[in-house]
Amino acid sequence: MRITVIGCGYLGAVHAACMAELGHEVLGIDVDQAKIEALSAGRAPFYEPGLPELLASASATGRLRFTTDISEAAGYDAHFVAVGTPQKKGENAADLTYVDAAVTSLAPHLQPGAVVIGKSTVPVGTARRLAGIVAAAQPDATLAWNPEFLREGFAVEDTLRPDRLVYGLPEGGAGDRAKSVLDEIYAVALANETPLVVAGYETAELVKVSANAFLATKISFINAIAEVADVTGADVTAIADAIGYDARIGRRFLNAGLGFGGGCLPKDIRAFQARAGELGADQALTFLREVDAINMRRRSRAVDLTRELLDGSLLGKKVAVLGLAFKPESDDVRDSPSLDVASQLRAQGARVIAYDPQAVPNAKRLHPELDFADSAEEAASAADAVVLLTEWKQFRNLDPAAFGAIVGNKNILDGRNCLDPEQWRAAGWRYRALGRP
Ligand SMILES: NC(=O)c1ccc[n+]([C@@H]2O[C@H](COP(=O)([O-])OP(=O)(O)OC[C@H]3O[C@@H](n4cnc5c(N)ncnc54)[C@H](O)[C@@H]3O)[C@@H](O)[C@H]2O)c1
Ligand SMILES: O=c1ccn([C@@H]2O[C@H](COP(=O)(O)OP(=O)(O)O[C@H]3O[C@H](CO)[C@@H](O)[C@H](O)[C@H]3O)[C@@H](O)[C@H]2O)c(=O)[nH]1
Repeated sequence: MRITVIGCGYLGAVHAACMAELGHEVLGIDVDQAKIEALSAGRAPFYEPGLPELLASASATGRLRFTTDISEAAGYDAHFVAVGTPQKKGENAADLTYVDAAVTSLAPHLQPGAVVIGKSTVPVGTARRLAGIVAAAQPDATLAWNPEFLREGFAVEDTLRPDRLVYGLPEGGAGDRAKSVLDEIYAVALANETPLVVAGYETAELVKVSANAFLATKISFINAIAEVADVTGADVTAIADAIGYDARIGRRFLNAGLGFGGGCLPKDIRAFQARAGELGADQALTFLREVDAINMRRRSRAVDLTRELLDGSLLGKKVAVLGLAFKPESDDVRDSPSLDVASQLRAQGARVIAYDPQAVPNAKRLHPELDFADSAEEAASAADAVVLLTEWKQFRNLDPAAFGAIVGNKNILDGRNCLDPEQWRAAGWRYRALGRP
């Protein structure tokens, strides 16, 4: 199949490389010249495990090419739309400018029989509206909605071996034709018995935002329990383990700590609420406001705990921040709880020295006022407190005795409940965590 992928960011670049890996002929298109130059040279424009290897193997086969020129999309059979849908400035709603621009610029180049496949996360109702733009430009083209569930850090694995596929299709023969194109694209996953849900546009759009709303709710649920654990001396990690043994609940996404961030969960739960409101279902999702509020309270709690560790004042204290990315195995700092806490600590008078294995360049662009180190040891040198905010493996594996010899004072905040409190206390550290004594 000849495929274009429009938008080569965290989602699109991985999707394009994986489609080429599956044997398709792929053209990646983006308006960002620097990104296209990097990808054309076989360089991943961001950190994602496995992506550099896929780009190298795709360039060897010649099946993957990149361009900034949308007119090169002419003659391709299927076009994935993977551009950003960020939160609008000062509002909860999603900004659809990029999706609209991508589909509008693609429309004149559609050949008869082409299928436009939406991957971006959009408010329900968007697909039906975009289908109108596609039909007006090329009556024999079809629009399908095929939401994506990849996780950053596992994006290649999730794309090559998805846990389910969802097709949102129009009614009638056009839907049948789009389904056979999608089936051909995903032939390998389907042969491996990946569950497939075929539905209408609105259902497919809602599957995506419902999944993210559920995940966000699960995290905020355990973080709410952590707040109660904090005032009772209970241990939220033991609570999560115990309730997680119940197969109806499950242990995954019950890691209490600094809460969720990134380019997806925060903006998606806000956009979902905004869209429900526009549709007259205002009451349905008011609980998501609480999910968001619980999540944001984790950040101020982390700042307060750091101040407590420093005997009530952050002023002039040297604080080593370990972790800036919104999660490990990613360089993404969009709505990163860790970067937010680092910046709040500085705003409240601490001398912050931050380190992250991958995210320093992105963090520096957003917060040039912070000081950055080249290693955890450099950040922690003579520090009054260490705050661990993103649970990279190298931080989880720190040796409390060796690390204790570097710092000024052995104070540590475990913002992700990822260290062994007993081991750190035994090495002489004052250990604090969110939701754990
Ligand atoms: N990042 C993820 O893990 C993930 C997973 C599933 C779904 N999504 C959804 O996928 C979409 C993209 O997310 P992302 O994280 O990849 O965003 P991103 O910002 O990393 O990438 C978006 C890309 O689209 C490009 N772009 C913007 N307008 C364009 C246009 N008119 N033509 C061509 N390219 C254009 C941008 O230059 C950028 O490179 C969002 O809707 C997001 O919610 C993301
Ligand atoms: O138990 C947990 C699990 C996650 N997190 C945090 O939640 C955020 C999101 O994590 P994760 O969902 O793993 O990362 P994303 O790459 O943002 O992936 C989510 O968002 C994507 C974009 O929509 C979807 O495709 C994925 O299915 C969905 O998991 C991160 O800040 C994590 O630190 C927790 O605090 N506790």
